[in-house]
Amino acid sequence: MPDPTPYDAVLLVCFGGPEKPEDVVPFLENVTRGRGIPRERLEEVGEHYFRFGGRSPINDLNRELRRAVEEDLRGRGLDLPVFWGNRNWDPYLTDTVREIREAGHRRVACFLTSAYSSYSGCRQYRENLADALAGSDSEGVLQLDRLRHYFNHPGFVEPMVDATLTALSELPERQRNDTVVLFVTHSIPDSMNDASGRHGERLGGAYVDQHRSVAQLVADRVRRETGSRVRHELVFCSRSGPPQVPWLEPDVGDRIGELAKEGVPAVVVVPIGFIADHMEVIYDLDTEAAEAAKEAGIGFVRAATAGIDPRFVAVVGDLLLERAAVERGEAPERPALGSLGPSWDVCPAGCCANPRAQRPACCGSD
Ligand SMILES: CC1=C(CCC(=O)O)c2cc3nc(cc4[nH]c(cc5[nH]c(cc1n2)c(C)c5CCC(=O)O)c(CCC(=O)O)c4C)C(CCC(=O)O)=C3C
Ligand SMILES: [Fe+2]
Repeated sequence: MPDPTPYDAVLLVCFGGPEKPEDVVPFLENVTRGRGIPRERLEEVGEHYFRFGGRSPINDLNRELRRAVEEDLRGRGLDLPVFWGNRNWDPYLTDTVREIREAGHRRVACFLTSAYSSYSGCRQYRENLADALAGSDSEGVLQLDRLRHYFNHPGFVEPMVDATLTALSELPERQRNDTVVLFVTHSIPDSMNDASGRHGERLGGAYVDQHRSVAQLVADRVRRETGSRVRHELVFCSRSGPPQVPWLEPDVGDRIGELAKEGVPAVVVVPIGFIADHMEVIYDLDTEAAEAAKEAGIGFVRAATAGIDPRFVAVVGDLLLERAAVERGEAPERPALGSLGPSWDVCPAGCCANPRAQRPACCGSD
């Protein structure tokens, strides 16, 4: 029987989303408080949610993930409860952390539903955890440990390899060799990338480096398994913020237009930046980018996200057991594909620094 000691609970740490039309504006206010996002952008993003009845898919996806992780743990003889809390919508992390403390748990393994290093996907969640401890009177009683980044964990990469192969197989055979695989992630400000994570001895740039590594891994495997010579690129979606601030480019829709002009017959769009079919995926890719492809007269297939693929679900339990062993002073195997190696358990000082203000954060050495 695997040993989860010292952990007695798991917490899924998520972004959250609206569930009905009345939620949309207050949700957007939560997300963008103090962020300097232009009014027009907010109205535009509000429309994306209203188009889907005011309901984001994200909370239902996280409910499914929670159920699947619990089942996976049970299957291994681990009877730890799996809790779920959000940054921006009900159930809020502060309420969940209070519930965890009141249930008598003391040491919690936290799984962030963001696979990469950035302020949005890492340190901001660590700040949310510090706020939740303080806001629920749990400081000094409960210890929250963040499980390491899993962008290069085989359980995250393998489902993306299969999804890319499946997407390619949906295109007419004569187009496959000349198809371009566009790996897509959320755009962030250049300054946020410059401050993200750690790469070797150097702080910063990890967001793009990690995505490039995943894109290369998946593309190499796809070329090997199909014997085709498909090209691949990393592109971005969901740019926000004022136009004068530089964000990561190129935009997926712009790139699709350019590739069509070059005579590329089709693109496969692989959302490596998202673990499930979030609003960015169903709106920015399935709606907007698909439309761009149609207008440009180029084939378009969007590959599936990891979702509740059993290999991805198992990553939570695998990382929990790995970290538990580390905390007991053992040296477990730490699976990681590609050249970046397994990510750190505890974020180094300055990792994913907040460009605006320094705030208390859990799970780091600062
Ligand atoms: C890196 C990254 C991830 C991936 C990592 C992670 O998962 O955390 C992510 C995820 C998500 N982003 C989401 C939604 C939004 N993000 C926004 C705004 C922003 N995102 C940013 C970055 C990221 N975002 C940034 C730098 C901003 C600018 C404001 C700021 O500096 O914070 C806005 C405001 C409007 C707009 O400007 O678009 C919304 C509504 C949803 C929910 C989707 C659903 O409902 O299914 C999810 C999972
Ligand atoms: Fe970090």
